[in-house]
Amino acid sequence: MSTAVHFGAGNIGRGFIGLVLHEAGYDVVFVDVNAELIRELQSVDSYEVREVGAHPRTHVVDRFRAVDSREDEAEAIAAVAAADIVTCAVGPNVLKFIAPVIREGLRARPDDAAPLVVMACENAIGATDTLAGFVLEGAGELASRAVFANTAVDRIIPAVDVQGVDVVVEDFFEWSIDRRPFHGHEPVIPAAHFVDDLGPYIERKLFTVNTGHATAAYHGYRAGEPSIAAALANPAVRAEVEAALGETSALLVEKYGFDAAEHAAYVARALERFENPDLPDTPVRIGRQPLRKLSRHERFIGPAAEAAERGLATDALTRAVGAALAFDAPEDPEAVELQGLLSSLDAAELTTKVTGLTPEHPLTERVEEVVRAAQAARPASDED
Ligand SMILES: NC(=O)C1=CN([C@@H]2O[C@H](COP(=O)(O)OP(=O)(O)OC[C@H]3O[C@@H](n4cnc5c(N)ncnc54)[C@H](O)[C@@H]3O)[C@@H](O)[C@H]2O)C=CC1
Ligand SMILES: O=P(O)(O)OC[C@H]1O[C@](O)(CO)[C@@H](O)[C@@H]1O
Repeated sequence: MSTAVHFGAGNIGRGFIGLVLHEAGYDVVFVDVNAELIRELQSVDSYEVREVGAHPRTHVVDRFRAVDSREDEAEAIAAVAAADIVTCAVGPNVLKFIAPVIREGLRARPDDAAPLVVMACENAIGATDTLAGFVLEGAGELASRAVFANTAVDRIIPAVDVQGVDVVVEDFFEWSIDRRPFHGHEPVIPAAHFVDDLGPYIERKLFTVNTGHATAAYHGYRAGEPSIAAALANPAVRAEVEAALGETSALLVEKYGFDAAEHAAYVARALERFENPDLPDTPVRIGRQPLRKLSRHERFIGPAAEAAERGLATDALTRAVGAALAFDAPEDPEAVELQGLLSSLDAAELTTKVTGLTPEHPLTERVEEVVRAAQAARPASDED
């Protein structure tokens, strides 16, 4: 029996990647550091993935086990050593923490074992390359024991409170995997699609689905909307989302030669997905970790910088950056840190530190303007 080890038994782990690998015939080993979640997974023989939307469907995942890598790192390492595939959905900022377990798992593999397939499933460009860097740090000799392939993952899974470990997911998913590293020997995962060039897929997803979702979240949060659906029903917020996606569409169509009508349909589908009435989602979840989302190669500055370099419009994207700067959700550590930076740095310092834009970049002046506006709009407080 083939085995897949998946790091991150959260929404994507259980509701998307773990399910797809299970249905591809793999026994799945979930590895997580959330002891309560692992205990819950260990206490059941199966869990349900409930697709909601126009085509509701329920899947049962029943061939898995769960390992707490904080409690029992040796078992996690042994699982990697015996696995055919390793995947992860832990968050881009967490890759460096799972790398040592994968490294020691590689080291423990029999010398004649087939190379381990390693695929990160994160909302980030080149996430598997980033993971490979951490795994092979000081262990370059292990490189021949693994095949690292970048992927793009797309399924909206809010943290809906369902009982136990069942997951509610949208009735759409897309898992695109770069086939090139496999040299014709890609793993058999029927529901995934292997592509020769992942670039267009990951940028189309990140700069359409993630940019649109996050624009709705930040403008919606600032407008006081309680859900993403309510935000998109707010005409002013919707206009901002459509304008931002108009700018990323112009970039993607020019950069990759996408058919404009086809891409417009992809954008329209994304907006429908955001509005899914069966999938209550919130600005706070979609806007989580604003410092990550405002960073240089992420869903706002990434496309806006390239659009500015091409002389394309960026006003809506920079207005979305302004809305993101007002995201002060107290339960989000990065939102709290961002508010601290807004009060302690001047516009030029904050722009450089948060967005990674150089002072001479064609986008920088416009971003500094929205930073100054955000700083002026902040409520005066004692410590300021
Ligand atoms: N939720 C969604 O709709 C989508 C999420 N993604 C991406 O998937 C990734 C995960 O997102 P979610 O599943 O929503 O998050 P989540 O918070 O539901 O799951 C992340 C899991 O990783 C675990 N984790 C944290 N540190 C760990 C470590 N050192 N070792 C093992 N596990 C660890 C957490 O305990 C948690 O269970 C993120 O990169 C996200 O951007 C991508 C597409 C859609
Ligand atoms: O998971 P991130 O990168 O924090 O982004 C938030 C959301 O963006 C999406 O991937 C798509 O909009 C969501 O499904 C995801 O939860």
